Amino acid sequence: MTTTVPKIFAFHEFSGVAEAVADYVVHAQNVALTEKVKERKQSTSNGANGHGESKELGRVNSTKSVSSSRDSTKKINRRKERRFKIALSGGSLIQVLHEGLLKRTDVHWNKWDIYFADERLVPFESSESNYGQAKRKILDQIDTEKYGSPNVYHIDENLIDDPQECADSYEKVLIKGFAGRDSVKLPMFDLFLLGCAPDGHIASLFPNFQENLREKLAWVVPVVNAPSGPSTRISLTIPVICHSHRVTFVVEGATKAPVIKTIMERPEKGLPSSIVNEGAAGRVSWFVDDDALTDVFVTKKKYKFHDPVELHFDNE
Ligand SMILES: O=C(O)[C@H](O)[C@@H](O)[C@H](O)[C@H](O)COP(=O)(O)O
Repeated sequence: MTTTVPKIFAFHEFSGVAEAVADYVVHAQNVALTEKVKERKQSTSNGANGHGESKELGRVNSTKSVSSSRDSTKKINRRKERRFKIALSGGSLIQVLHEGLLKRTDVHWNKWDIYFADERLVPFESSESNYGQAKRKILDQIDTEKYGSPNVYHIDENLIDDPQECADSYEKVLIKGFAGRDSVKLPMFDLFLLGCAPDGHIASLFPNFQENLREKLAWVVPVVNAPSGPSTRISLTIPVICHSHRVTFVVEGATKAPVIKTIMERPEKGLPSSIVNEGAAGRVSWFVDDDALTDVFVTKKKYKFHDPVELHFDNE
């Protein structure tokens, strides 16, 4: 068992969760998009390690210091465009993002590569489709004239009758997006957003689906006979999730309190959510409302909103 305790941000109200999650997502975006600038600054100043929470960010990219850092930003951007790579789960998370993100003016949507943590194998027009829901509730509502459009990587809808084919095809999409399997053993998302169901499943990794939970090589697995919702699905695997720079759980409502208690107090039960909570230790945060923490004995933290940051890019 790990001794690293995850950060658990607790909120009285659901709306508090949505706003804080949006702020955290934007912060992760800003860190990802300025990483090269940071590295350069750090290499000249003999600074600290690369990714993660960074005080450097505010210093390098605050409105005040933009002009001084712009030259180095330009050189770096010409070399390789940075993208913010995020994985989204389905379920209530989509509504949380809808409420929190769409009203923000500092989301650089045109720099986002959006993937899905899992997908239910139903037509996109179905209310059960994770991509379909994300499209209707978020993607279609972005003011693209102002902010541009993200790249969105979803499953091939033509393959929903063949879970294995669909998983293989989505894995190829990931391989392409993350520079090829030979050069990267695992894709590395800047941010992996997860919900958690009352049974402890995350993405479409269900308790007792041992083969999927033990998968070490595949990035994407087929799921058949899922115990809830659409029975055929595909899911990104535990090693992929745990390899992310940040793994964030967003959970709300009293129906989730028992599972949160199990995850936090009985990790040995080996729920998929516990495996990730342990496996990504040090990079995990939870955004949870008070209802979902009823009778759960954990140290709660107050979420501190980040100062606004203004990013400038060559091509804007
Ligand atoms: O496609 C899926 O089934 C989701 O990705 C799934 O893992 C979801 O995140 C949880 O079931 C929690 O969903 P709720 O937040 O709606 O309870």
